[in-house]
Amino acid sequence: MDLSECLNLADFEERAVERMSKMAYEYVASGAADELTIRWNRQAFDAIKLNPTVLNGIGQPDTRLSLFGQELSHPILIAPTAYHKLMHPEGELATARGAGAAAAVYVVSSFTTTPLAEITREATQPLWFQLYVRDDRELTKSLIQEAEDRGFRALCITVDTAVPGVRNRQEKGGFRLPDDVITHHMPGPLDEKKPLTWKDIEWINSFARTPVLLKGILNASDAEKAIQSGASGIIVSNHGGRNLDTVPATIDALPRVADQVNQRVPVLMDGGIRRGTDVLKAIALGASAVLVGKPVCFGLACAGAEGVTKVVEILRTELEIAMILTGRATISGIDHSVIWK
Ligand SMILES: Cc1cc2nc3c(=O)[nH]c(=O)nc-3n(C[C@H](O)[C@H](O)[C@H](O)COP(=O)(O)O)c2cc1C
Ligand SMILES: CC(C)CC(=O)C(=O)O
Repeated sequence: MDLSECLNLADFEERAVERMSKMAYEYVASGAADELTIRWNRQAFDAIKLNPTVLNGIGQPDTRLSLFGQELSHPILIAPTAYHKLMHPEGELATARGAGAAAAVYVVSSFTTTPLAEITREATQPLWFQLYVRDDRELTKSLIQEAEDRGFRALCITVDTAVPGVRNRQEKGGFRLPDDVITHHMPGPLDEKKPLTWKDIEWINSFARTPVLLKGILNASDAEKAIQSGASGIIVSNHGGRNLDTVPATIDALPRVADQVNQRVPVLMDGGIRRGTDVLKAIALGASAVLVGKPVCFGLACAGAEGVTKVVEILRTELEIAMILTGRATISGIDHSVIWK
């Protein structure tokens, strides 16, 4: 399709609806239960106003940052999302190519429909791995080791999905994986009998060779436990509003977590990032970097690798414009004072 029609992230979703099966679209777009949290993720960003600075002499802002010793060109990461072959026939290979062209870290889901070995061959930018801990802890351990051996540079353990949420809309959409869409590294859907606990996090930390981030923390007390259990980083996330409905927007939860963490480890966030100004707001409120989920899925559905690249590039360009207009030459210069109080 003609990508010049897509000027912002909403344009991708509008076009993706027409190109995806109803089942796949509903899977990606839907949230849990009454979808209040998914709505709040957006409304909370919209309610935050920015404080501009004029005549600040900033021409080209510098979006680079260093995270876990990795040098990144910008703070926009691709969130882990499952089943990319539902969205595009080239699946995760297209995502990896698209991420490479946009200089973005791609966090590959445990529910990838392409084997890790093939994704690493395609990638030109750092890959991180998202982990679902399964009842079979030995399988979990060997999956972590495989990802590390293949050069994945960080491990994001998803901790907010002890059970998947009440996904009425996904179910009504008739969600079902086609027979030729295979999750090579996951033995069937999540249906765990042996719940993940803080002890498991300590266990994983005892042998992990890459930084371990916990994805899905929303409050200060869990953030503190994450640090005490040895986590190298925290991702403030409500799973894009897909798990527990009526938990707060992530941009509302972020400042509390950031306060508690007090710079001991990097805090990242996801949920509702649709504009460069959202990236700026998240950084101002304590995030080192952000992840983007649904818009990347829609970019992939619209135009494979090129769609993924363009989604990230639009956000990056919008972030640069927001940095110029708020007078921030660097990412570390984005602080609370960009928010209108
Ligand atoms: C289609 C889809 C699949 C997802 N699959 C996973 C997954 O496999 N593992 C995971 O940790 N999070 C998963 N998530 C959650 C995302 O990583 C992320 O937290 C969320 O999408 C961010 O919100 P946003 O979509 O508003 O950007 C998924 C989200 C979507 C939309
Ligand atoms: C296999 C699913 C649990 C993947 C996921 O995290 C999601 O759909 O939100």
